[in-house]
Amino acid sequence: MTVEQLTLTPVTSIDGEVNVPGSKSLSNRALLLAALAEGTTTLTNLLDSDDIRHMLKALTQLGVSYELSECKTECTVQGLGGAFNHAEHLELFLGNAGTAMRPLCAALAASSVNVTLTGEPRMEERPIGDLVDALLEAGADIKYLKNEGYPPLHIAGKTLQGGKLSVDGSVSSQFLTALLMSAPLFSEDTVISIKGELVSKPYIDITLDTMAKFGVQVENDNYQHFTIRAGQKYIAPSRFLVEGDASSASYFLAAGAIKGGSVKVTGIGKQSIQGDIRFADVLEAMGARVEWFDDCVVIHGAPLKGVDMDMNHIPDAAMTIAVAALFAEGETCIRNIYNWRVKETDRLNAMATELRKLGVEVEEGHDFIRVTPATSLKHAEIDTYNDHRIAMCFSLVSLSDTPVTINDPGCTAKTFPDYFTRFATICHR
Ligand SMILES: O=C(O)C1=C[C@@H](OP(=O)(O)O)[C@@H](O)[C@H](O)C1
Ligand SMILES: C=C(OP(=O)(O)O)C(=O)O
Repeated sequence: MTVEQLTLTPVTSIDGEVNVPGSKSLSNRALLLAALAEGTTTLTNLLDSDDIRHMLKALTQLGVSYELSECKTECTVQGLGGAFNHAEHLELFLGNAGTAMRPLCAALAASSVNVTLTGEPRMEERPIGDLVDALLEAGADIKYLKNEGYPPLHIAGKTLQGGKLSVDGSVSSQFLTALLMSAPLFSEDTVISIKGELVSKPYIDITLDTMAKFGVQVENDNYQHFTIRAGQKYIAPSRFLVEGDASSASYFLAAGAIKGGSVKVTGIGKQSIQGDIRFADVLEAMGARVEWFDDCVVIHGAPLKGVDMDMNHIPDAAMTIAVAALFAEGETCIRNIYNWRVKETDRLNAMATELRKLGVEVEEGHDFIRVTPATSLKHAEIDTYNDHRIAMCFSLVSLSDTPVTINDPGCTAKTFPDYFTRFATICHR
């Protein structure tokens, strides 16, 4: 049964411990590299969500064998030992999963396949042109089936040489991630140079770290030029533990900062490779107290004050700050977030629209959002635009004296299917 609306009544206190599910970014990267690797990889703490299901289904169609545990969080993948190889035409539906669409596009362009990549209607509005341009420069055969620069795409895969390539990094880091992960399939040394300012940079660290765990080294010259020497192959690491998702942790950390008590979030820790772990530093700058451990982060609530910060490095978790700002003294400005506009929805516009429904003053700039908290909030029905993060971050409104109604709460299935159940475990009413 689909629940159309969920009303969260006001929470009086927040306390407890939550474990976050596996990272989306790591799950889909590790699945793809395990498929291309020589040997068998067992992935543990894999995320079980729509984005990962799309990757798994595509790998099945491409002839990759794997065994998924009953709870779907452990997966043993038999690597192909190189590129995909599948003669018949395939249509791969990738939902709205950027971490499946972009990396698969590049890996398939360098494989022996004949595929069409499709997705949900929103995927047809999410740009991929900068990645396709870089692949065309490498000699790939890719055609747009509807609008130039956007999926759906047809790919007639073939051996690509590599050599000197360039990619625009100013719209999405996933284009560079996709090129980096497919470069070991190219026949020559590859040097990828970045045009424009590289956005969402910490996601490149996740990519390089995951590639290194699968035995491939990349020379990183100040995030401007990346060299991948030919002859390197992905080698299965036998076991790959997926860290808990740092973006998913942001909602619980923010709840603790706003209303704690204290909240302990397990599954992430001070060594985490995910850039969104730095979200906790923003909460600290707002006044919360954060304790870092190897296997968890503990946050203690305190009176919060607004901040004015560039949050390009934490684009997903920054949405949580836009709602946490309602509980701070003074205004909060989140800057350099233009690419919010090309994600699950136009997030800059959607966040401004939904925050205003609460009676809050919001300025929506071309690449920033400024939130001025109100003395009291209005009960509103929050539209979620099929965007999991809008549903999750607006749950924090229930930490005020006002209830909040979330439309289509099931959209959290993209990365966190049981979000509302886990959120309820730290809420006391
Ligand atoms: O590489 C990744 O795993 C991701 C990169 C980011 O996208 P952009 O690089 O498009 O900002 C982020 O928003 C997305 O949720 C996951
Ligand atoms: C932008 C996101 O997803 P995607 O991986 O589809 O880009 C997100 O999860 O916030």
